[in-house]
Amino acid sequence: MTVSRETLSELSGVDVSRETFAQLQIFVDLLIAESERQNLIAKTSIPDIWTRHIADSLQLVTHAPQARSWLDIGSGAGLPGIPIAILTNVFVLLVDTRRLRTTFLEAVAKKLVLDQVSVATASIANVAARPFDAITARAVASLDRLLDMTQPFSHPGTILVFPKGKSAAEEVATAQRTWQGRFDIVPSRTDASAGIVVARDVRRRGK
Ligand SMILES: C[S@@+](CC[C@H](N)C(=O)[O-])C[C@H]1O[C@@H](n2cnc3c(N)ncnc32)[C@H](O)[C@@H]1O
Repeated sequence: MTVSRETLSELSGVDVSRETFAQLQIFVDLLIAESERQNLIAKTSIPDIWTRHIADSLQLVTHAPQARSWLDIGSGAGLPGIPIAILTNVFVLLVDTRRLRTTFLEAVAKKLVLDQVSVATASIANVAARPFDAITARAVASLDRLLDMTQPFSHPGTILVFPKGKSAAEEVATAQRTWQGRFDIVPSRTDASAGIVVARDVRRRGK
């Protein structure tokens, strides 16, 4: 179901301009069309695509509003990386191991003229290290594993923003056995029962 620009702004907590909304609409159309060809998002989530996928992605920007670069690990359908790129206009690197998915992401970036988006077909373990201001990953791995993956891409000010659903508190507790730093769990604006882990200054314990 389509939502208005005003509703999307309210749902996501960000100011969605007319131009951003138009770009997001094109992305939604491409995503729905591509979902006929490959398993990008759960078919059952399509009627709620604006809440479950678009607002869910946009809200992450409120946790790192100053970031000049984002890394999206396991971007899959471009979530949350493509909505973040459309909204912020800053450099976004989308990484996924699956060629079929990255081919779609490249086509989306081209169609929307997102010149500041790069796409890498690789496991994150094989991507050359470079620092990012913000790193995200949705539905990719446990928090503990994500923290390991993000180390080569972190600088002292990097903000990690991971939507974690209902398991957020448990995953933070497990990760804190190995990792130290500041871990906040912020309620998701699109799902009252879900938490977003926002982490800063993360280092392996003992380092
Ligand atoms: C469940 S999908 C989630 C996709 C998207 N983030 C979303 O929320 O719709 C997980 C994606 O992560 C990718 N992936 C898993 N491990 C990865 C790794 N080590 N490096 C890069 N991509 C990975 C998979 O290929 C898959 O596309």
